[in-house]
Amino acid sequence: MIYTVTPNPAIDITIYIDTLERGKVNRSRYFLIDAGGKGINVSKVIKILGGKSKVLGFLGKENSSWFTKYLQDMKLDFDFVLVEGFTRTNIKIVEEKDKAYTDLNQNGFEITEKDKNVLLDKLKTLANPNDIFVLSGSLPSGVKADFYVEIIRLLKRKGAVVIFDADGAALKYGLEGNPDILKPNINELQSVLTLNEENPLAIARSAKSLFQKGVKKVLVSMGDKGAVFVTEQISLYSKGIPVEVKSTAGAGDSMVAAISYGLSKGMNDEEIFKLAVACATAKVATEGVKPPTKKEIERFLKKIKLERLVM
Ligand SMILES: Nc1ncnc2c1ncn2[C@@H]1O[C@H](COP(=O)(O)OP(=O)(O)OP(=O)(O)O)[C@@H](O)[C@H]1O
Ligand SMILES: O=P(O)(O)OC[C@@]1(O)O[C@H](CO)[C@@H](O)[C@@H]1O
Repeated sequence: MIYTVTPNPAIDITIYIDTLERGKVNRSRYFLIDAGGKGINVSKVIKILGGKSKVLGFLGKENSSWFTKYLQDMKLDFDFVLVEGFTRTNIKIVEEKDKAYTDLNQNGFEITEKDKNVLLDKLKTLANPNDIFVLSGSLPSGVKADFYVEIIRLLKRKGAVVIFDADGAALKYGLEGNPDILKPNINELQSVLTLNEENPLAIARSAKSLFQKGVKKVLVSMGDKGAVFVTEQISLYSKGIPVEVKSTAGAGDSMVAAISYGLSKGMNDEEIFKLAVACATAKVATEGVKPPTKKEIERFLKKIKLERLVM
């Protein structure tokens, strides 16, 4: 079973505008609204791929009904810990003329010690050997930066496979829990490692140094420059696929969806990586924080050529 854990979900409002002018009244051309947060986006794409997952995490009581209806309409299975307050609203600004993509993300609700323990108990009850757990996104207020370490250790004791995608202090601390698979973007990788060059071979070498921490696979995404995937067996690079960008939000999450779905289906590293790049490219070509269609993913899958990196 695949579980996605989103401690800090978000209502994502994507605003389409020609050019944003600071300090002025700006009027959008149109906007889209989606239930988001990294793990939730992962579950959306797993569903499109034909897989099954369960959405876990915290959710604010005050605006939970809109959020859960969105997930029900998508036929996603969920089991949130409801907490006091509102789930945050994150603003994604797409400047169509300037091709600039800006995120304004809020902190989110405040978690109590009790909320935290309810989630930990739930994870303890659900986790079984070989289950796949995706831990993704920022941490809300009220939990310490090492919360992910606690979760990763608990899940690994249960024999589950942990895929981890976070940034800042949550990423630095989380690494201490020895997650199995990481999906940093290039900036996140640079925040935990010394990496002066940005060519695929240097990135692969640097990512491989994380194997000393017990990590077994690392997928480093580099926006339109593509991605590098290193595992104990192989190092691969894919160029970015030219695409008309509608929204970059959730591109990395689509890669995590492909990794977890691919693992659950016993795909090999090359198949997983190709699917990851196809899902991410198809997401970028999709508006708002909506999952791409299966047809789009299959269309891009045909265009991907992997390069083996000789270490
Ligand atoms: N402008 C783009 N053109 C083509 N492909 C893109 C573009 N932006 C992203 N991608 C694809 O999406 C993948 C993930 O993008 P990125 O590196 O921005 O992830 P991220 O920072 O984790 O994203 P997010 O946190 O918004 O989910 C890239 O490796 C690439 O395959
Ligand atoms: O603030 P975080 O938790 O780091 O990121 C949250 C977020 O930007 O991630 C998703 C895109 O990856 C969006 O659905 C959501 O708004």
